[in-house]
Amino acid sequence: MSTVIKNGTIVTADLTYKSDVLIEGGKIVQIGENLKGDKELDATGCYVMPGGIDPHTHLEMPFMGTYSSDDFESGTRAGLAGGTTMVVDFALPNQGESLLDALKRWDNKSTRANCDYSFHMAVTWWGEQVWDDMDEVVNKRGINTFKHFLAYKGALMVNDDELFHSFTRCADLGATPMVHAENGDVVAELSARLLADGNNGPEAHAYSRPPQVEGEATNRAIMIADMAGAPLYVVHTSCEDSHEAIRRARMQGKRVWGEPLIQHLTLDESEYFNKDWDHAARRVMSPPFRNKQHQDSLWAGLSSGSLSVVATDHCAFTTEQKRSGVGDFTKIPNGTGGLEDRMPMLWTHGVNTGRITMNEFVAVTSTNVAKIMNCYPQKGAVLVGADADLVVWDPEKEKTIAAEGQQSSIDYNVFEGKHVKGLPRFTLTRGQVAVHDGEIRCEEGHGKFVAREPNATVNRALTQWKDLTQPRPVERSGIPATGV
Ligand SMILES: NC(=O)NCCC(=O)O
Ligand SMILES: [Zn+2]
Ligand SMILES: [Zn+2]
Repeated sequence: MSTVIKNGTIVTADLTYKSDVLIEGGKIVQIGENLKGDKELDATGCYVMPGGIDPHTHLEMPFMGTYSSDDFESGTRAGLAGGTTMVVDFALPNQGESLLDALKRWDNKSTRANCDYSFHMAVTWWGEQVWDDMDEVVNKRGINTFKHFLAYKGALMVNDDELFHSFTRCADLGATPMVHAENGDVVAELSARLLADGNNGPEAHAYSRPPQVEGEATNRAIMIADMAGAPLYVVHTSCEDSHEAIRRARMQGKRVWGEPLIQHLTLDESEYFNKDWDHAARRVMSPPFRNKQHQDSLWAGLSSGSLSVVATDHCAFTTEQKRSGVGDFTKIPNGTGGLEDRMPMLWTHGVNTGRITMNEFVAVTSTNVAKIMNCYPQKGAVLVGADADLVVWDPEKEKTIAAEGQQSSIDYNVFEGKHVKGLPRFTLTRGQVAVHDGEIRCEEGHGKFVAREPNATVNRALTQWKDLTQPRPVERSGIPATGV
């Protein structure tokens, strides 16, 4: 049974052209004029683009004494509703737990996924077992990215010697380290001082994590990665201080990528000053929302290419869960949702305003992610042979975002009331129509794990350069005898 998408304009990261797309067996089999298929999807007036890839989600994540509310079923359903056809989630080992045991838990949760997915592995502690497991994770389990938290002291945080060991191991294995870059020691100190001064509301969460803690940690991670000979992916880049470090590193030829979130691009710190405790607490995430200058810096980074992808860090907690932090902001579960809204919000605030082009939209929501994560062109492409993960995007379709009727399981939406123009007419996951003109037709369990090989081109280039420039003993003749 074949499907043809007719009368649309294909938009990729570098091309825009009119053509039909024929799909069979979950793959794109032909691109051309006047194609025929068993089933037709009319894309008149629409753009046919690679489905979104969200490189940063936390579905059913155990965190701060609870679990994030969206699991792989509701989370991927939300993604598909908004044009996202693949998510990359983080497997998180407990302290002392083997990476492979953590992976088992994530394998079990992900069987309910409605779209394809992959995993990053987190390094939350260091020891010989982690060093050993990393090899199997990379070479047998199809995971080539390792996440490190420089924040969450006493829980997920790792220190600098652990970071250097793990980055070095990543370099040797051809994997890419990732960092949550905030200085966890300083955050812990500032939090304690704020609480002691009676600052216990959600706004104090933002006060405890100023841009400097992010700028410092980003710089530190970049330098450590450089010394280890590894590339670096910086998650949720929220401010100029961190962006500046990334921009500078890239200008120096370092292989560093920055990932702003749709939340940081479109929501600002004034949300925390809302008189309604619930409103402010629902927006508590790390790093916190910033001011307009930081937002402008992130937008400039997307159009200039110093920032590479837009993610969500989807980690959704209900109002009830957020309320566990009443009287102590450090107990408010950190995280916000965004999977359903990333693509429409970025299109509306990016493409419709002229801040980014349609092709840049495709690059930052899909193609760049697939390239960095090394699953391109299976994903992130409209090419013959690629998976038919596609979104037929209607630039005239509009809605006002509301929690009522959303796919996410939580009881609010941080983008509530925002008007968006640009939404999926159809979303296809490996050729199967999951969204049909606003109607959700997902199939639980349809999603498959996407294995990602190590040694992407960037890793290979870095290894070659490191070999060429490594410290070598100087060959000498006539070395003076000692003790004379
Ligand atoms: N970002 C956030 O506040 N929660 C999810 C965990 C993380 O990415 O730090
Ligand atoms: Zn994080
Ligand atoms: Zn995260």
